Formats: sequence, structure tokens, C-alpha cells
Amino acid sequence: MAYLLEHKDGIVTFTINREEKRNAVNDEVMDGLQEAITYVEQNNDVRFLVVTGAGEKSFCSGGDLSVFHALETEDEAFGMLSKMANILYKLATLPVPTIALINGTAVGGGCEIATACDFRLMASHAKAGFIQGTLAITSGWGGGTYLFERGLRHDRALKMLVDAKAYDAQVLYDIGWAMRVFEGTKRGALADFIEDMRKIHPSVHQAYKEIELRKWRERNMYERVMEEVRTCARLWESEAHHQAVNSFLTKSKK
Ligand SMILES: CC[C@H](C(=O)O)C(=O)SCCNC(=O)CCNC(=O)[C@H](O)C(C)(C)COP(=O)(O)OP(=O)(O)OC[C@H]1O[C@@H](n2cnc3c(N)ncnc32)[C@H](O)[C@@H]1OP(=O)(O)O
Repeated sequence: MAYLLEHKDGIVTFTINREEKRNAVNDEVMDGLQEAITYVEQNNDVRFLVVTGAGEKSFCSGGDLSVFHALETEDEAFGMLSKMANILYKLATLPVPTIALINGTAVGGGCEIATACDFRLMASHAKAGFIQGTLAITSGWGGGTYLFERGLRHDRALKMLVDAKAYDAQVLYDIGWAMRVFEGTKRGALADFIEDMRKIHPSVHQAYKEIELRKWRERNMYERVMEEVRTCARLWESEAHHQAVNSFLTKSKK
């Protein structure tokens, strides 16, 4: 299975389970994340949704280039990008707290998934970054829009996007993208992080989160995410993008 879904003690954990591809996202992973979100929406006893990756090397390496490189045109790209953007919008606007448990490298769309979550806990060895720029595209699943909403100083958020590189966990903590940097097991880090929150009635969490969600609805967050998707789809068609993807895939085959 390309993903794992677990519900234990009020915590639903969605694990991207494609270590051999550094947990790259394909359609099966997208459908699995949608399944996890639907499960949370339909089960009132769920208190937290955790997103993580299998293994210790990678949280998620973004879109599966070996699959999505076949998308040639703006319209073809828009179809895939908007599918995942809609799923991440539902993730970002879930009433329960969402936690990205970053067990390893989170790049490209992987960084977008983590940014769509309320909290980001990073293993000390992990790196994360919006590397889409190295492929001559922008973020395309809404992650750029969410980043500007996460309260980072504007200059730090913009630099993260335009640098298009993976940063160390400590740097990401210092600029305010990561909330915690942990040593040891991710399970232990999660248990420690939610210890206090677990003592509070879930209706309080949902009421506080609704303050932010109400602001997002009033400020047309969804429309802004879809503008980001259209921009990425337009850039997708460029020769520079297709050459960059082919270069990665060729390197991988050596
Ligand atoms: C809007 C989102 C947007 C989109 O695609 O829609 C994006 O996400 S754009 C960004 C796409 N992602 C990338 O460009 C990252 C590519 N991967 C890497 O840079 C590295 O693999 C890294 C840093 C994640 C890990 O490096 P490491 O040296 O540990 O591993 P390898 O590079 O040797 O990779 C091992 C194995 O996994 C395959 N792989 C890794 N990432 C992807 C990917 N995103 N898509 C497809 N396949 C991927 C890599 O080809 C290797 O396969 P192998 O068959 O063993 O050669």
C-alpha cells in the first residue's frame, strides 16, 4: 500500500508509505489522504490528524516525477495540481488540529503538505524546502498561499519560496516554520507535543481553530489557492520545467 491509515486513542495517522520513492506522492497517495480526511470528518471521536512518512529518510519528496512528468500541457498539469490542491485545502481547513510529523526530507509538494498542517514537528536530521523553483515552477498544491498565512515574517516566507532549497530543521525552527525540532522517536515527540492539548476538551480546540478558518473564508483563501494552482500549471508547460524534470529522472537512472 502506498499509504497507511491508523486510528488509535483519538489520533488518526496518515503515513505516506513509498520509501523506495522517498515517499513521493502519486494518485494513490492523494486518494489515501482524501480517505483520511473523510474519515476524520465522519468520526467525532478523532482529536488530531497526523501526517507523516515511512522510514527515517523522507517525509515526502513531492509529486512523483516518474508519473507526473508525462503531464505535458497546462490543462493536463492543472488536473493533477488542482486534485491535490483541493485535498490540501480540506486538510488545512479541518476543524481538528493537524500535525505534520516530519520524519525526514520534506521537499516540493512534501513541504506544501507540511505547511498545510497546523503544526510542524521536525526530526533534527530532517530538511524541508519549496524546491519547486529548481524545476522552473512554483508551488502548485496551495503551499505558497498557506506559507504566507502561517505568520512567518514576510521576508522569511518569501525567501523560503525563492531560495527553492531545503533548509535544516534548526533554521526552520528559528524562522518560525517548524514548531518543534526533536531527537529520538517521532512517536515520543508526538506524545510529548500533544500531552497538554489532550487534557482540554476537543470542542475548545475546534472553536479556536474556527477563528482562523473564518478569517480564511472571509479573505477568499480557496480562490487564492486556485490562483496559485493556475500559475503553477502555466509554468508547467515551459521547456525549462520539462528539461529540469528529465534531468532529474535521467540522473536517477545512472
Ligand atoms: C506541486 C508539487 C510539485 C509537483 O510535482 O507537482 C512538486 O512536488 S515539484 C518537486 C518534486 N520533487 C523533487 O524534485 C524532489 C526529487 N527528489 C530529490 O531531490 C531527492 O530524491 C531527495 C532529496 C528527496 C532524496 O535524495 P536521496 O539521495 O535520499 O534519494 P535519491 O535521490 O537517490 O532517490 C531515491 C529514489 O527515489 C526516487 N525519487 C525521489 N524523489 C522522487 C520524486 N519526487 N518522484 C519520483 N521519484 C523520486 C529517485 O528517483 C530514486 O529512485 P531510483 O529508482 O532508486 O533511482
